[in-house]
Amino acid sequence: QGIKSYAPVTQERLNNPEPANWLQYRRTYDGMNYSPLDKINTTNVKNMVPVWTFSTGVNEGHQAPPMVNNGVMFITTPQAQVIALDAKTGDLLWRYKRQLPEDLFQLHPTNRGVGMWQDMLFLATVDDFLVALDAKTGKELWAKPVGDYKKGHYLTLAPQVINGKIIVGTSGGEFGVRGYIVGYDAKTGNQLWRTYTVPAPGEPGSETWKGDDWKTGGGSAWMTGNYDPATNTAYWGIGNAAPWPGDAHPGDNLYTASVIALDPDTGKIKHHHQYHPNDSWDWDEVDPPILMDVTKDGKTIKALVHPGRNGYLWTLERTPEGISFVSGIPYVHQDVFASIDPKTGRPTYNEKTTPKVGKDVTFCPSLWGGKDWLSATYSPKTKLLYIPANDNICGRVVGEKKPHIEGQLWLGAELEKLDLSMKDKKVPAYMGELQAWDVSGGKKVWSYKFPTQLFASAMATAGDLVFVGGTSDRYFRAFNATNGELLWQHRTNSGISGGPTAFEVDGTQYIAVQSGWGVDAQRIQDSLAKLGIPGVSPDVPQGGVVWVFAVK
Ligand SMILES: O=C(O)c1cc(C(=O)O)c2c(n1)C(=O)C(=O)c1cc(C(=O)O)[nH]c1-2
Ligand SMILES: [Ca+2]
Repeated sequence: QGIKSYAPVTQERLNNPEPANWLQYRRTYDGMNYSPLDKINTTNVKNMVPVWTFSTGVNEGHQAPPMVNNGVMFITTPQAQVIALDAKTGDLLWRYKRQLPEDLFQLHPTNRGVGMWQDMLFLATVDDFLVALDAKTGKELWAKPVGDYKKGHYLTLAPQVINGKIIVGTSGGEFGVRGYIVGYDAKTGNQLWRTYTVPAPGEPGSETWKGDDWKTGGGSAWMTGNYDPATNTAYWGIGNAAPWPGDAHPGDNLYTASVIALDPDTGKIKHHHQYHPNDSWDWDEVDPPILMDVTKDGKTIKALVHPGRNGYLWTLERTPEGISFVSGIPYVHQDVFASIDPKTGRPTYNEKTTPKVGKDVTFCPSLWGGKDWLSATYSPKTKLLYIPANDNICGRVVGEKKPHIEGQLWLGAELEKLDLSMKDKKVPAYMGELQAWDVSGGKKVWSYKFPTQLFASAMATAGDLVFVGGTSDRYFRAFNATNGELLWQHRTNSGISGGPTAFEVDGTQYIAVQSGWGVDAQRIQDSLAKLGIPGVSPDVPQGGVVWVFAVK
């Protein structure tokens, strides 16, 4: 066992990946989650069949995209496992499984993938270690503690790799951590820098916090950032403020619910844009914006495009000098923002839909947002952005004041009273919606609606297809990217919430995805089932399986 010939992952290959490969979480640094492969296309996708499957032996949410480097596939699973497979045959090459501490409580038992550099792989673990593996053998090279799981710090993201630096961000917004992003040296595992996402007194932005709130303010950073090599700038999304009700942490609370521009060499925050100040809804804006071109007043601008958890589709302009607001438009029903400042994009709020300590508040979209951490995808060919959205689902938060105890859940909300409800209190025409947007025109071009939730990353390909799972009926689907027609579907073992990938080996194109339902997809399912909506069952079978498809 082991891999005899392995193609080292260089910076050149990360900047310009071969079409056949999928070397990063969203394939390219711009975050488009797009594959230039087109052998599988709108004409022949109807003949797509499974060619192999692989059972991971683990339950819970399998959210990692199957990543492929010259015929070698790497997947990660919950419980800090990495599996290397022959991408063509499904043969097991090696398996790494970390021994997790017995007292580890996992609020989000998942992992979103590896980072690749030279002949090494990097895994960020739920017990809060960054682990380096030999890509050829799966042997552990080093393991470094990032924070302390006993204090509510944990890692679920795929590490970001830039010029031999491995960058990870902490989870823990629901434990009242003070969020941070950390850069490591790939070879030695030495920490190079650590940047807190909540400023300490005296640091820029500290004026947006009162008293000691900054110490427990949240701002976790639990999704891989994107990167602009032209300016050597990493763009990371920042999570919710803690605890949830905004009156428990007065002020704008930088840099929660923001995008920050980071220098990956030093960790210095160059710029930021806050989508919504004083977050009160658990609207982590951790999914980083897609770096793409947008037309504005007849001119092409370098944009940052982000379908927010707050239900608005944000377009920002990125320049070496900063980030500026271009537009913000709701893509799902949103009853929280009363107005948006046309110059700055700063929203004002409706009091009635803003959670507060001691208040029982219902707001739309729910705390899981118009879109949670799932990746949208942009096709430079159709020039459309595809958003896996949820509409018509609202949520309830009953705010409560509790002392912060390190390492303990600290929502600022009564756990038993967290609920979902339907807009207008009736069974809606749809909940999940795959939306296609002309971002420059600010128009929704087509959408495909599902009777219940949609909770999965989407991938567009040059075959003019959009692939997405995400429904509790366990289907994996392909849509015509131009008009939204459903062209193909296949039932899998469990529900899919991870991202699909496309790759090629020996001239054959494949589509891969992990099926394995769990984490918040299951929590939403349980809440929806309680509402007694016909056809909605909490019973979605679990168990992870890698599926690989090709055209017959
Ligand atoms: O604030 C945080 O640190 C944090 C971390 C995570 C995570 O690491 O998965 C999630 C969330 N928040 C969260 O709010 C959320 O809705 C969520 C869903 C999921 C999931 O895996 O489906 N993770 C997380
Ligand atoms: Ca959160």
